[in-house]
Amino acid sequence: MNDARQAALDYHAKPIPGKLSVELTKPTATARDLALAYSPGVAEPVREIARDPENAYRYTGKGNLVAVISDGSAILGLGNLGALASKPVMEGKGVLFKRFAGINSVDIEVNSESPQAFIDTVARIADTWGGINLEDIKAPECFEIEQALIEQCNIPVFHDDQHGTAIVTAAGMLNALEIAGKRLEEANIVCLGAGAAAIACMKLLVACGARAENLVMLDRKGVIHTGREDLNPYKSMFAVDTDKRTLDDAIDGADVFVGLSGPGLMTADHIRKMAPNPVVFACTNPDPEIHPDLAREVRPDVIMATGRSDYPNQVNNVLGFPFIFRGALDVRATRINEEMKVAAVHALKDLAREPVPQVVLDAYEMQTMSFGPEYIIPTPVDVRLLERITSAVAQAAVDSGVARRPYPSHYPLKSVDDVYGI
Ligand SMILES: O=C([O-])CC(=O)C(=O)O
Ligand SMILES: [Mg+2]
Repeated sequence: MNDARQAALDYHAKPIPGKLSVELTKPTATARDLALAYSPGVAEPVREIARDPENAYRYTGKGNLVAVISDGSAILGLGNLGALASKPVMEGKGVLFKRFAGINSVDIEVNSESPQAFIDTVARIADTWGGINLEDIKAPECFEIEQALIEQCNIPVFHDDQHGTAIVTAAGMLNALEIAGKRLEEANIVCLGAGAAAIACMKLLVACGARAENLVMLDRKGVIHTGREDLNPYKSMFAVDTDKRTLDDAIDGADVFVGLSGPGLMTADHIRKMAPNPVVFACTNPDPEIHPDLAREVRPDVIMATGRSDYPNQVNNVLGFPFIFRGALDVRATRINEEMKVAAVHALKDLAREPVPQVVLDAYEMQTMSFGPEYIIPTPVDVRLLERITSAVAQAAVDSGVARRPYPSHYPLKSVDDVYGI
């Protein structure tokens, strides 16, 4: 077994299996403590919540608790490996929620035989959480699942692989194109992949100014064009009238490649055919469409991003979901709407242009990092993400009328220790 693989397995196995644990927030030392925490004291908050469900925010952890829920049908770029196998990823999302945004989470892996069964399961347990993060659910089922749950639940329901990825991609893309001296409105874009993340990313890029007619999307069968009769409605939105059929055809002269598909699907020949200063976001996890070392070797002028932590320009939804939920929870938003997503895009994009703090340089063992081809987007360890994105999202929720609480008086958040405002 190679070293990286063994190291990853050891990390998960030792000294305690898994990556998350539960901690107590109150003393439980004495008989009196226990009488308050459990019988008979616990009956009091029970009665209060039965009287008014809003009291759950006051007397339980609901307001800072997100369920990370998957059916395991599209785990990273690995495919449908089942509910249980998705657990390391869902625990991992919990780690990121806590580490970067001070949010408690529990992972729930659902063995569901149909989208409806999944919807019913989640809808039945929704009330007890502050928000629901849907994760690694395959397309097209994920679209129907998310929509149904948004309608049925009064708390934010957010399919991270769609919107988290789209927000981070859009922020990184706007910066990358500016560095490349190009405009989104004029860029020829090739999107390899037509799953949840790909469709959401392209929708958001179009909303940010990309032209649908300049955009070619490919699924496993090739270019999505108007002559195809095997397209679901989500793919059909991106069908173009073209003679191009393969990635080789589509990539010729393209300014931008976004990969949300599978490992190694972009070759040296593909990237060689792209326009000058190409922007390549090879975002499939864990292994990108093209290795960054190969991409740079073939195209020294490339602006390259991947989803990985071990290369520059990590375009990964970790830059989005912890902070978006933080902002949404803190104003008790009923949903995460377009205004909140766009606010997150701008906060993230703008932060990349500011000087990088020393702690970030230290964490990445770098002498310098500054806005440019090797730094198009902030790194996940940058504590300013917590301040900027949460503030922007909370403000957008208030302004767009989905907040049930005013803009938090304890904002801006300077660290995860501040999240309770006490
Ligand atoms: O887990 C990650 O690194 C990003 C993600 O959501 C995915 O690839 O499905
Ligand atoms: Mg995912």
